[in-house]
Amino acid sequence: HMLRRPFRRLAAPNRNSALRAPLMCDASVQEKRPTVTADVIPGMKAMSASPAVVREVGCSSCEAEWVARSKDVEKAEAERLDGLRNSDMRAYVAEIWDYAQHMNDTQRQELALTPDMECRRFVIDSSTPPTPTMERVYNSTMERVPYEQACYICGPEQAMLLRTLVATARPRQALDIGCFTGYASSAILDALPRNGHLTCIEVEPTWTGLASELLAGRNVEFITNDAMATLKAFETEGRRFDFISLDADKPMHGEYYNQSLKLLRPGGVMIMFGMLLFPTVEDQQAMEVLHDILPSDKRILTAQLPVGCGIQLMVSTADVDPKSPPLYYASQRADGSVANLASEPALSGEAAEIERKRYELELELAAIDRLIDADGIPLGGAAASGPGTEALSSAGLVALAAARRPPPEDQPSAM
Ligand SMILES: C[S@@+](CC[C@H](N)C(=O)[O-])C[C@H]1O[C@@H](n2cnc3c(N)ncnc32)[C@H](O)[C@@H]1O
Repeated sequence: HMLRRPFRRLAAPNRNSALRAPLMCDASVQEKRPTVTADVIPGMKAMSASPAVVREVGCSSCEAEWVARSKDVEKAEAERLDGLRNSDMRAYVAEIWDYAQHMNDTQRQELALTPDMECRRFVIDSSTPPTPTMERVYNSTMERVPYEQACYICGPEQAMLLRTLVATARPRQALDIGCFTGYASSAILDALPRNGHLTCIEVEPTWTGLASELLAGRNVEFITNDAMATLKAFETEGRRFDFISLDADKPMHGEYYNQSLKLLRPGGVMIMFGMLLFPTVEDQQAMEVLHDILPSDKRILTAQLPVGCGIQLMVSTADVDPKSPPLYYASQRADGSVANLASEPALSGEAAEIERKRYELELELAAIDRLIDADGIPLGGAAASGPGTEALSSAGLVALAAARRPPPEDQPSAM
């Protein structure tokens, strides 16, 4: 039934590395990118082409409206192919032959992933059921956002996976880039440790408006701004995250990935959505560059999970690969002012070594924090302040170590 899906055909992309877009943010490269938009289903515009709309509570379901419409499209295509087979078998075979010849890697993957509803239901039913919050965010999006945009929500099976990964990583500070109406965010929140905090970035105020309505009262902050500008500001402010979920405008994912890696603690987890299914040609080209680059990027360990639109699971190797040591930057200048890390040169020599140690200490503090949280001891985290938290600062740890050292008179006297 794949043939009934009238999505745009693409020539197989040239995998010559000279054609790869560089990963660093470069405005001139951005301009040269093609701005083709594929009609995945005729009449369905790319998300950015439709105005963001949230309907009133209780309006007739946008999802039901769309399902009826897409069924009409499927039916028309099935009838066209049946008609062609009956009237001109040669043309019918030629069309199928031509289709198979022009399938590229992505379409082959899509063929492999074409949703088998029974299997998908089984996968969802084999996962811990969604909480009422997750259900509310998903259903409200489907009911109140026109389906052309609502369908950009991540699949329930992806949300279950995300929630389980968060429960494994136990992050103190989590970041959701491109949060849309907050469905993936609700999955992260449901697995976050009690003292954990989630920051969400989304460029479209209509979506952050709905997300903050649906997740009111939870430990989450919504930032309505462009992702790149926000990630750069975080770097300058010295903000760090233990878990990052990336699901925004795919042509920028390479740049977001690079920038997010600077914010990820050593050993931190990053996941990227949209690795295998692409609504536009632009998205496909950008993600295929990442297919080539991520497996050999020494800054991460990674594996791809063919769940939903495809998830890349990455763990920062910043503290485990001596052959490609991470670069360290001063977060403060000698005069005490806050350094602009984006334009600062990397540290070298003793200064880099001190910064590396500080970074490692931060990692250990985050681990201690998670352990304390898992044991249910009501102490704040490395990111928190107030009574009881001083032992979790690096100065506090030094003080603790000093306090535990036996007093001088108990030490054996030097001979
Ligand atoms: C595929 S949707 C994310 C779906 C979301 N993860 C969920 O589970 O519901 C991508 C989102 O990225 C947002 N986006 C696009 N360009 C952006 C940018 N430059 N900065 C921040 N967000 C952006 C879009 O508005 C959209 O809401």
